[in-house]
Formats: sequence, C-alpha cells, structure tokens
Amino acid sequence: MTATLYRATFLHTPENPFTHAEALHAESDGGLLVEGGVIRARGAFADLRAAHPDAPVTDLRGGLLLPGFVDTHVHLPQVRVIGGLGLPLLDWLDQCALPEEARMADVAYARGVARDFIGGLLGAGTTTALVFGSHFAGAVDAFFEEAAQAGLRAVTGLVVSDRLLRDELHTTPERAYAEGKALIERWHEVGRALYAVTPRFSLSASEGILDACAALMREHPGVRFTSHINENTREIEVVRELFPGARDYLDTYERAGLIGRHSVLAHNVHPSDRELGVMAAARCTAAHCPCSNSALGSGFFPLRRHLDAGVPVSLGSDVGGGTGFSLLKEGLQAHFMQNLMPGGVPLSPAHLLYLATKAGADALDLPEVGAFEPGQQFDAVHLAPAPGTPLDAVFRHAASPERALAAAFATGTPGDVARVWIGGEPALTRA
Ligand SMILES: O=c1[nH]c(=O)c2nc[nH]c2[nH]1
Ligand SMILES: [Zn+2]
Repeated sequence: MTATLYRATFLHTPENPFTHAEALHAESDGGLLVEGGVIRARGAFADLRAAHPDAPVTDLRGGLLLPGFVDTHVHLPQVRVIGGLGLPLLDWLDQCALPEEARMADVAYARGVARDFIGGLLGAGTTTALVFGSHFAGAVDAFFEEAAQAGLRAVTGLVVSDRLLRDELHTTPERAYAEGKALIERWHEVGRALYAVTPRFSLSASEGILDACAALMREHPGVRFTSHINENTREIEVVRELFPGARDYLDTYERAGLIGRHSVLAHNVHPSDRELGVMAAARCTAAHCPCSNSALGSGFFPLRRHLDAGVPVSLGSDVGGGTGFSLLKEGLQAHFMQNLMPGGVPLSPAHLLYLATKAGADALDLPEVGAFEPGQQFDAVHLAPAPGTPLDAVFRHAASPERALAAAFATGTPGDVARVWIGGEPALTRA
C-alpha cells in the first residue's frame, strides 16, 4: 500500500483546551503521512520527507488543513426548510419543520432530500454527523444508503413520537421497537454507519415510546442515543405537565434508562443543577447549537455551568432550526453569545476548533477521528479561500497559524472548503 505525504499548515486539538493549557497543536509547514486511510506519522514536513523520500506529496500549502468537522446535532428532513426565522420552537415546528418532515413518507422525495443534506454536510467540511433522521423507516434506509455511497460517517436512526406532532408522524411503541430493531440489524456498525435511538423529545414521546427506545438500547449495546432537552421555556412547561412524576426534563429520559456515555442531548439551554450533575456523572454530552438558539430565540447556552459541572459539550448546526451546515459559523456564533452573556466563557480559536472536532468525536465515542494523531483516520478539511478574498488575505499575512484559524472562524464559509477526505478517501473536491 502506498503512503501519501500531505504537506500543509495544519492545526488540531488532541487535548481539551477547557482543561489543558496549550491544547492547540499547529505546524506551519507540516506533514501527515497517510497509508490505508490512517495517519501513520505527523510532524514537520522536512522531517517526514527525509524519512519517506519516495512517498508522493499532496501539496496543500496556502490554506489550512483541519480535522474533519463533527456535527453532533443536525436534522436530515430539514435541509429544504432552512431559514424559517423569527418563530419560537413550537410554532416553528408546526409551521416550518413538521409539514416538510411529513413529505419524507415518500422514499423518492426522501432520497432527494438525503442527497441535498449530505451535499450540505460535506460542502461545509463535516465528515462525521449525528443526524436526527426521519419518522419514516424508508427515509432512514435511503439516508443510510446515500451516506454509505458518499463515505460520510453517519450516526442516525428512526425518529419516534406518538403524540402532539401530526398524525402522519406518529407511531406506536410496538412499531417503534420493530422498525428500530430492523434498522439496527441492517445498519449499525455496517461500514461507517452507526445507529442512534432517537425519540424526538419528551413532549412528543409517551413513556411507552421511551420504554421501547430503552429496550432497543439494552438489547443492542453500542447503539447511540440522542434527543432534545431544555430548549425552550414553553416546551419545558409542557413536558412538566405531561410527566407530573418526573423531577425535571432529564428525568423523563433518565427514568427510562436512556442516559449514559452514548447519549447526546441537544440544546440544554435551561438546565437545573441536578440535571447537569446527572449528565456529568453519566458522561452524557450536551450538543450546543448556537445559531439555532439565536434564530428560534431559545436563549443563551450556559456553557460556564456545563463546564463547572463537568458536562461534555459539543457543537451542532441544528439544520434547519439552525441557519446552515457550517461549524465555522456555529463556532463564531458560540463565541458571540458567550461574549454577550453575563458570565460567558471567552472562547479562543483552540476552544472553537475543539468544539467543532474532537469534542464531537468524544461525544460519539469515536476515538479514531477528531484530531490528527498517528493511528487515527485521515478525516480532514482543507480550507483554501479564493485568491482576492479577505480570508485569503489573512491567510497570506497571518502572523501565526492560530491567527489564520481565528480568521477562518470569523469569516470562513463553505465556499472556502476546497477539499474533504474521509478515511483517506476524497469526499469532496471543488473544481
Ligand atoms: O430545534 C429543534 N428542532 C426540532 O426539529 C425539534 N424537535 C423537537 N425539538 C426540536 N428542536
Ligand atoms: Zn434539533
């Protein structure tokens, strides 16, 4: 097997900058030796060149090479309804999201949506995603097929609900279990795919549905779990009324046995201290979705409280409540919101890169991705802005790779994503 030597300015965060000083590793003229999709060696280009004089070189100088982004909360059926601005969560669901989600009953339509969606992810440099799937098993199958074809690392599953949405989107505990089991058997750990048990949120899920989810988790160790929590104050009130015996929103999932190391809960904008303590003890991740929180007016994410409690935090685009697939934009919006809120956490470029890469890999328990460590998969995004653009000007004049990284978060877009690799294979090459 021939090895390829990638020559680039690269940055990555193999350690957590919230707990480790100097977590940002940068190499201005760096080399990554990749063989069979796996990073075999990393260092200064000159050193790797001397050690591997015959390896063909892919020259990526002039841009930035980063680990592929890991989006830990994004909705498959919502790519075509991005932009429903100005409505609070429950109105936005009724008016924007759910009518489109009902169209996913048509598998041909769902396949077209899956292609648009995967194009959006790869075009933004996302190589791994925890995807909120569809309420229809046929649409989930179509998405797994399209993701396999594209090489995407997809963690997804059937979304299940049995109340308060629209009739077409409702199922029963028995059907949720049977369809989930069949999908797990077809797709979990097949190629790069993993299954995620996915009740939509407690507002739309009876105890019976949550128990069916728990049965799937028990019978298939290793499947992931995802749902929503504490996003909107009205939503929280309704959940409280629907589960009078629960201590809080988290307890609705906790009592069913759904909270653990493989659980990722989106939003958590309004948590109690008890909820944070339980999430930390279980190593359950909060997926922070700052553009969605802004667009739907959900509130300011209490990052400081999550960090103080020890809850892992990752990043999600939450398309289509969010405004697009770019985790650069999510990083910037997180930075803005922490700057603006009392007691916010000042976020450096290292924090933003970590949240967009390694934190997501950890949330999904995927040690093989998220950074550029030898032994990890070569999942990478090459940012190469067009000549004459402001980002190109910054890249050419930046005093350090860290300054260039800050500019990528401040002003980078999917238009700056030139190439994407997953497991060493090209997943996107812009003409
Ligand atoms: O941001 C959100 N998007 C959704 O589609 C959704 N469903 C339940 N809760 C939700 N929150
Ligand atoms: Zn969501």
